[in-house]
Amino acid sequence: MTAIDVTGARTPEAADVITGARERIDALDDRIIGLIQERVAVSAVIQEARISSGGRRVNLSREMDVLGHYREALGKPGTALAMTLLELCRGKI
Ligand SMILES: O=C(O)C(=O)C[C@]1(C(=O)O)C=C[C@@H](O)C=C1
Repeated sequence: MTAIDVTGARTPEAADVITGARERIDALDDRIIGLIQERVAVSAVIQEARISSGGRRVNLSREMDVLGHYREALGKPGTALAMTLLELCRGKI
């Protein structure tokens, strides 16, 4: 397959732009995934400290703050993203 086929572009120039931008997106996605993995690890530290002190895994008032933070920054889809992040960090509730 040519670069044009793979990108859906109609000209070689557009295919070059898309190929370069996709490389940047792949690098950004790698960094985002790394940050998510770091968030999961930090969240686990919090949850373990709370549980071993006799508390519960989940803290809903803090989750409301996290959801609000993402919604303010990213709008309604930010809420969905934060819910997915919270599920990755503490499992399904
Ligand atoms: O901040 C906390 O108390 C956490 O446990 C972290 C965290 C999170 O990943 O943001 C995870 C579970 C809680 O329900 C609330 C928030």
